[in-house]
Amino acid sequence: MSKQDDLKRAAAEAAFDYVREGEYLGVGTGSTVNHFIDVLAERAPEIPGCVSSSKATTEKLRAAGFDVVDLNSAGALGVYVDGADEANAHLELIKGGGGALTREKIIAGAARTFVCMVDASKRVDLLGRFPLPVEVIEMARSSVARSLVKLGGEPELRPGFVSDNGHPILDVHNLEILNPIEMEDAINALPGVVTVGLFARRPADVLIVGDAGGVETVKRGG
Ligand SMILES: O=C[C@H](O)[C@H](O)[C@H](O)COP(=O)(O)O
Repeated sequence: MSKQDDLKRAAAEAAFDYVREGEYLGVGTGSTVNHFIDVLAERAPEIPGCVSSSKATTEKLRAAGFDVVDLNSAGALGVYVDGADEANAHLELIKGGGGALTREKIIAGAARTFVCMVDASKRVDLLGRFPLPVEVIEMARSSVARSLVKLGGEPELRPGFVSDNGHPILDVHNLEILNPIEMEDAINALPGVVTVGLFARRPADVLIVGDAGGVETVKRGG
């Protein structure tokens, strides 16, 4: 395992403390989540099942022996555990590097507690160094891209990629995100945008950071 993988694994182990037995668990997508699923498989909590944010996660959860149910049948969701591409001090996030942003935002919005795991390299003062993913309806790809240029970004179509929902993604480079809530609202308002990977209206509640010196847990407003 690489050093970064060790930090992700450490964050994933700490995130396990938030799993509540007897409750459905929301599970995100990505390499950090894959470590978290390994931890789940090892510790085998008594949960009725999981709500998954992607086909890849569903496959891995099922292979580990967990039931995966639709969000509609899970009822009110307690905890959602996921990774992120960037996190600021307000626990606002950029997500979607793996293309799962839409289902991730839906599940995060439905959950009581959103636990986000990152390694220390992902903590930033200002969001936006990581290209901001925007999932769009195919026919709106060019018009949305022109609007994103007007907002100051440089959108680039993610080559050869289609989301689990069947849509392309624009990765927006060099966007100055001084006010994440305003930026999220502005991009969401563009016709044809399915989801923007800014999680400012629904930030994390808990950020678990794997660092060389150990694991730090930051709580929103705490
Ligand atoms: O679409 C993917 C998700 O938003 C991931 O949570 C994000 O890209 C972080 O992934 P990783 O844990 O692989 O760095």
